[in-house]
Amino acid sequence: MAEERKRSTGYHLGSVETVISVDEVVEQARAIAQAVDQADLLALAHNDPFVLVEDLRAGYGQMEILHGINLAVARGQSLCLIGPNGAGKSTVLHAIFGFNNIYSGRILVGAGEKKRDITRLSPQSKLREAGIAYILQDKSVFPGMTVEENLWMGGYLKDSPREAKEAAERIFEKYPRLAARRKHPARVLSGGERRLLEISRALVMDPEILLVDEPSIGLEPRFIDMVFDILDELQHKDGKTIIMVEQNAKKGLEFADIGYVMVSGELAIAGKGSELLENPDVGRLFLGG
Ligand SMILES: Nc1ncnc2c1ncn2[C@@H]1O[C@H](COP(=O)(O)OP(=O)(O)OP(=O)(O)O)[C@@H](O)[C@H]1O
Repeated sequence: MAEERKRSTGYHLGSVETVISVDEVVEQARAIAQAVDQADLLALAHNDPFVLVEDLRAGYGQMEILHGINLAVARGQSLCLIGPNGAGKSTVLHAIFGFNNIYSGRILVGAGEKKRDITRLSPQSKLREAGIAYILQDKSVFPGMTVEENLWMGGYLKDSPREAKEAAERIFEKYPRLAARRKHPARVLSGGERRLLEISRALVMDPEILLVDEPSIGLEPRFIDMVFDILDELQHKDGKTIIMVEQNAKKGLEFADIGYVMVSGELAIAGKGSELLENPDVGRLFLGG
């Protein structure tokens, strides 16, 4: 009986099955939003945003999925979106990168006078001109191509193949683990190595902003830690700004400076990742206890 209810109304929240209904999630998330102190909502992000999304309404075709999203992240910060399946988390990344329809609102990127409205740019221009890269969910490598060929593909927007190859060499210096596999077809890589290749392929264009969709999906636990270590280094050593969607809510909030909880196409709660992790209501609803 309980099983049946779980299937009919339940959500898969991160790695946790719950038996609460959609309406309950929305109602409780709103209540938490009022309780969480948002005054310091990311003072840094809001005082000096590097990526600023303002009142964004977006979706697929005529179907509006995001109903007025606001978010901000400072240069070199990380932000993680969590929430139930279907909340619209990946749609936020798609909208920032230009994969879907934006009906209203703005996306601004850059600091100070270099701030620029990129709302209507194509994904290619976002990658080339605005320094934004989108790292796909699982299974995006070309399995029949070698590791180095996959990296060269990441440089398809470079001015010449030579530049793409030079950039690939810099990646091999950074990640000797990939270099050791350069002539191997990507299909023989382990799950963790494949994820590293997916991230590296995005790095070939040397983006400043990484949109990372579900970095832990489909990975064994030991590889999940490895991938978060790689992202940690990209943020804290290389200064990348990271906006991430993560189904493993605990892992995502542990990693990110800023956490946003999304429900039904709206942002329900925002706060520092560490604060959200400690909030008992967020824990009960989204972290399984
Ligand atoms: N390409 C698409 N075309 C039409 N509808 C889509 C498309 N991609 C997603 N949707 C719809 O948009 C809504 C939000 O999906 P989205 O993938 O953004 O949610 P999510 O919060 O990332 O969920 P999940 O954790 O399951 O990935 C869903 O109802 C989904 O069916």
